[in-house]
Amino acid sequence: MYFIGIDIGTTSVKIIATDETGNVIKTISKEYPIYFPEPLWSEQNPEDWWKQSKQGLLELLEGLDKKKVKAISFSGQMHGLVTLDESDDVIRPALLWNDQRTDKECEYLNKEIGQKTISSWTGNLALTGFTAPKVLWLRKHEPENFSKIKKIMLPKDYIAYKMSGVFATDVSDASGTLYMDVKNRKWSKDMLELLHIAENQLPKIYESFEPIGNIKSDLADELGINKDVKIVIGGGDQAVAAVGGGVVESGSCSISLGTSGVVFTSNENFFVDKNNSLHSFCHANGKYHLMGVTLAAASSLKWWVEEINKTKDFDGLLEESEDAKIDDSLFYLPYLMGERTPHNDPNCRGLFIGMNMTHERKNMTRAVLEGVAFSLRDTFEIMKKMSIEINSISINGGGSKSRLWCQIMADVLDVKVNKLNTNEGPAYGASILAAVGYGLFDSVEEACKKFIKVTEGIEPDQDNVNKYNDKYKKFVKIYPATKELFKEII
Ligand SMILES: Nc1ncnc2c1ncn2[C@@H]1O[C@H](COP(=O)(O)OP(=O)(O)O)[C@@H](O)[C@H]1O
Ligand SMILES: O=C(CO)[C@@H](O)[C@H](O)COP(=O)(O)O
Repeated sequence: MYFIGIDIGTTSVKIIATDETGNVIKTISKEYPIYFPEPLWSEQNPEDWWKQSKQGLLELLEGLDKKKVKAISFSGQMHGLVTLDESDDVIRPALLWNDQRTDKECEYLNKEIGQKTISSWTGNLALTGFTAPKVLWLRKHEPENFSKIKKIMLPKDYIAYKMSGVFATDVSDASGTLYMDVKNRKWSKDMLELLHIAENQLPKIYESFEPIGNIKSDLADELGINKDVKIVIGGGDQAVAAVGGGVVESGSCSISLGTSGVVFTSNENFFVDKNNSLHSFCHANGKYHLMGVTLAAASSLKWWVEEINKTKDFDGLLEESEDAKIDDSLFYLPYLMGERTPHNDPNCRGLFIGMNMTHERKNMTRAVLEGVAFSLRDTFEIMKKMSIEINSISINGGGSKSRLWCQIMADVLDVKVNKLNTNEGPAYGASILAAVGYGLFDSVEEACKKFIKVTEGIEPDQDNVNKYNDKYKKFVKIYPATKELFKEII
């Protein structure tokens, strides 16, 4: 039996086939472009996701016994606004999770409607990345496009729709729209009214492990797979990556080093802290979770390697930086796209600070890795204050291919970091959800026990932990010292 997981990431679609024991049979990755039409805007074409997903599926299935495919499920970058017209055509490029154009809309929601009200309706506050402020932006700035909308969906839901013809979403991804009542796992009527959208413009909400139907018959023929292959809805990439990392028991924790960086912890029950400092969302296992997000994690490294150093040689630059010592005078702040947790500030920007004549490229590369780790520590500290006890974490995402970065994470957070049998947490998690939806397991927890294997546990180095504790104390002073300046210079 084969189970396929498709992850609609920000840089690429990753597709995995696993067998019924969790062994990865084959993986395929296919990139697509991202557009920044204005400095704070971030868009992609949903058609590109679909074109590359379909091509990726064809390549994945080449040489495999296609008749063994039983179910397909999804993971996707969250919050993106995908709009379809009455002919099911995409109206405009999707506004992505790291698009920061909705500052004013968030101010309206948090200040005029009020944080208390928004939080009581949805469990969260308005953040620029979330979907509801994007809907408001579209209504105000592109009324013609807004009036054409027949369906509003999230990135992975578009692919599930293309493959099944069923207009569906799941609780974990829908949590990030800010028009869902997270606690009660249903759309928020108050938010829909405020946004001027009707429930029939939105998909039906399923649990992430539920099948929504079978693959479309003509697509099954094109791919050469059986027509009774089940389409299981899947979830938002962070919840699904957590499933792929076995983070399904209460209090367990994972870190994602994808385009964004995330610290994620699983909860039995719905919980919001009094400041709404973390995202409070539904998990893909039927429960809940909390997470904090730094917007430019592995994308900081990508920017440093590809845009600044004009190379694709990630491994070369990372290897060189292994030589660089921990230097408590050189810092990088990863706010290339503004920042979510803990600052919720679309106006801050990336910084290198503290350079002197002795610094070389290797020191700057190391500073980038450390800066992202410190930014994730910001969320970790919030979790500690909430008395969430974290003894080990599993790590996923493209950045976790770097052993050095994993060690820096262990040292900065002073916690054991577990590497798993795959770096492709979200796609792997999606294949687990496919197996659960197919009926191979009774629960996501049972599937995780069977599928997930820890391949390496990276212990923190106490000497480095002490150095990083001191360095972090300086790191947290830099944002407040530069915050006001950014309002003037950008
Ligand atoms: N060899 C490598 N070592 C560390 N990081 C890498 C390496 N190759 C690519 N990356 C990082 O992986 C990131 C992509 O990770 P991925 O989890 O696929 O992101 P997404 O799901 O957001 O598309 C890139 O931004 C890049 O910085
Ligand atoms: O906005 C969030 C989560 O709230 C991001 O995590 C996106 O879901 C994109 O994820 P990656 O492409 O970095 O995996």
